[in-house]
Amino acid sequence: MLKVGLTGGIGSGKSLVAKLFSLLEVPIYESDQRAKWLIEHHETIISEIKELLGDEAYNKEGKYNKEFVSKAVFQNKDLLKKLNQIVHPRVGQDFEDWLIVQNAPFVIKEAAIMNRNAGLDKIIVVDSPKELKIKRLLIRDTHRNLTEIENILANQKSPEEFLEMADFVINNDEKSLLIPQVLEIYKKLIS
Ligand SMILES: CC(C)(COP(=O)(O)OP(=O)(O)OC[C@H]1O[C@@H](n2cnc3c(N)ncnc32)[C@H](O)[C@@H]1O)[C@@H](O)C(=O)NCCC(=O)NCCS
Ligand SMILES: Nc1ncnc2c1ncn2[C@@H]1O[C@H](COP(=O)(O)OP(=O)(O)OP(=O)(O)O)[C@@H](O)[C@H]1O
Repeated sequence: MLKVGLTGGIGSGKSLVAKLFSLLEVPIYESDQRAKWLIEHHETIISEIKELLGDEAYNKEGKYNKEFVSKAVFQNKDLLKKLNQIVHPRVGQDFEDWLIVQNAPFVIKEAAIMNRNAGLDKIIVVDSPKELKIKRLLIRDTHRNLTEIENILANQKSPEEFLEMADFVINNDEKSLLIPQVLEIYKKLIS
């Protein structure tokens, strides 16, 4: 079974593209969602995050305080790196466990953080102009202001770095249609 990565910066349209692949019955592993689930349920992760960021990282009911953590780590590369070191190995293991029960010609791992050497067979990059990403995020993420969005973008790979690792690029500039691009990649991956 081929393991295919789907990546791109915040607001590039990864989740939308993942939905299109899921309509073709491709199993999708959503790293962000799984990471958040693990962050709220994995005892070791919980204690390591509290040690790194303080008890404020969770509220009294044990829910992850995303706003607090987001503000802390997207302004501090060192903290972000340490948070990644706590979360990513466990997400990697969770992905391997998930893979065991999948049955399809290929699966997709959707994630904003991806490397060429992460054990994936192919990588799809969703590419969008910066102004469009920002416009979409100001509409979707009403809890974030422009500075917060720019901080997140600054802590992710640059568009050039994303494109460098691509086997396939999906252009989501709202001029090129997405469905034909997804179908073309799908046909190549199943053949
Ligand atoms: C930082 C957190 C609290 C922000 O949560 P929030 O709900 O406000 O935003 P959201 O999850 O939608 O993330 C915003 C954008 O940043 C991206 N992002 C998330 N974590 C990271 C990271 N470690 N490095 C770079 N980009 C990231 C997301 O993919 C998205 O594009 C949360 O994303 C988190 O705990 N991240 C650490 C876990 C992680 O690395 N997840 C990514 C996949 S493994
Ligand atoms: N081609 C498009 N036309 C119209 N709206 C779009 C298009 N692409 C994405 N959007 C919208 O832009 C927003 C961001 O897209 P999406 O959530 O898929 O991005 P993402 O890359 O998964 O972001 P994140 O990294 O934050 O999870 C969503 O509200 C989505 O519906």
